[in-house]
Amino acid sequence: MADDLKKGLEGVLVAESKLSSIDGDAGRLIYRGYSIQDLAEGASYEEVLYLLWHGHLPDEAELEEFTASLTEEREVSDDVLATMERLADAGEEPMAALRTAVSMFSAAEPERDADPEDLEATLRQGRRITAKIPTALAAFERYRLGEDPVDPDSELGLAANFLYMLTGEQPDDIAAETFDQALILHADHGLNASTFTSMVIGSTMADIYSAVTGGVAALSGPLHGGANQDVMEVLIEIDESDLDHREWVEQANDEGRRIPGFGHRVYNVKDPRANILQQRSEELAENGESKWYDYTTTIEQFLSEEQGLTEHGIAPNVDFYSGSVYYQLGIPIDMYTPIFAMSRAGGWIAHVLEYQEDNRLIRPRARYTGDNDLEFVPLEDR
Ligand SMILES: CC(=O)SCCNC(=O)CCNC(=O)[C@H](O)C(C)(C)COP(=O)(O)OP(=O)(O)OC[C@H]1O[C@@H](n2cnc3c(N)ncnc32)[C@H](O)[C@@H]1OP(=O)(O)O
Ligand SMILES: O=C([O-])CC(=O)C(=O)O
Repeated sequence: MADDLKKGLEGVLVAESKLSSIDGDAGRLIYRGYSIQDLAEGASYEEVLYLLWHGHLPDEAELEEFTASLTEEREVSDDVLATMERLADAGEEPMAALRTAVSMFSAAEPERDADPEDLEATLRQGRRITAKIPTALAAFERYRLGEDPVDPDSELGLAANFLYMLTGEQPDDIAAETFDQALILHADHGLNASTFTSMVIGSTMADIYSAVTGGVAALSGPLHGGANQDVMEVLIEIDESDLDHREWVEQANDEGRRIPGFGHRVYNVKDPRANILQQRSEELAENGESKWYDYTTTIEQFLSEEQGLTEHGIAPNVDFYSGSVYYQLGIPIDMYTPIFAMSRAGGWIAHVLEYQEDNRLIRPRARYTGDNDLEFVPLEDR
């Protein structure tokens, strides 16, 4: 057995997958053969979910049936709502509330006793989780505001319905389309840390609720999904500082501070999703406040051209422009990472199912660097 140490599993192939492919040098991302640009422009999040879960783009009848099956699973139990209210009152973080909610959903799962090897049942469970996440998240936000949750609107698609449940108002077309596009862009990305976490859990043949709960936990960290919130917090810090935004970044860079939203384990160039989100941010800026778009583009230009970060393969990732897009849509900053989870749940479920089709327990090794042959001393003699 090879004893090469691959810290962080960097570059290690551990599975075959037909779900998504990333060309980190060309800045290209595809889901099941379709470019992310084409999907973002032409599809809805529901179509992308169908593509990931069923292997092909749905025709009209398939999409109608699939959308209806998601829509009818949106409601969450009174127990979940009561827990969201308690957590909101206790000042819990939305990402932690979501982690709790997903874990709780299983209590109301009608197929709770399904055989773990019945992958059709697992997919139906995954569909229920995906349909319920927006409802639990929006309810948490409403409770935080001291308001009652808003019931899901079955006339609205997943993206528009989430914005509606969050604010109690029907979103305009631009907001609904932008949000739908953001969900598409975040749905899958190879074996990123949260997807791999879900796969490790799934490889033990644990249920999909456990796998998605683990995915939420892994996504929350600032090196992964948590960076989208950090980006917006940095933009606000810049706005409130006495320094001009270029000076602020220069100082942060000199201090060796990492700029959230920059750098990626797989991309050596700008993330293609960042280009699409940048465009959306520009469009939103044209109709509203432009300073956030100005800050992000100037920071990107400065870090790329003057500080040469791009030459070292450190370019904007998906989180760099999503933060300002969500901010421009009026979404609270600490909901950005849960929103990422709301979308990525589709990818986690797809990868767990794909892996379980030909399952092998994931169990790597560590090189032992501890002591050997120590003499045991009984407690009373230590
Ligand atoms: C959805 C997502 O998960 S996308 C990623 C979201 N995370 C962030 O945006 C957080 C900021 N970025 C980072 O911390 C990193 O780029 C990561 C964690 C995403 C990728 O990390 P790794 O592949 O492990 O790269 P690593 O941390 O080894 O960085 C390589 C070099 O680039 C530098 N670097 C990486 N990211 C940044 C950054 N954001 N700002 C400044 N320098 C950076 C590192 O200091 C390191 O330099 P060195 O070789 O001189 O020490
Ligand atoms: O792929 C990764 O390492 C991080 C990730 O989830 C993404 O960029 O969407």
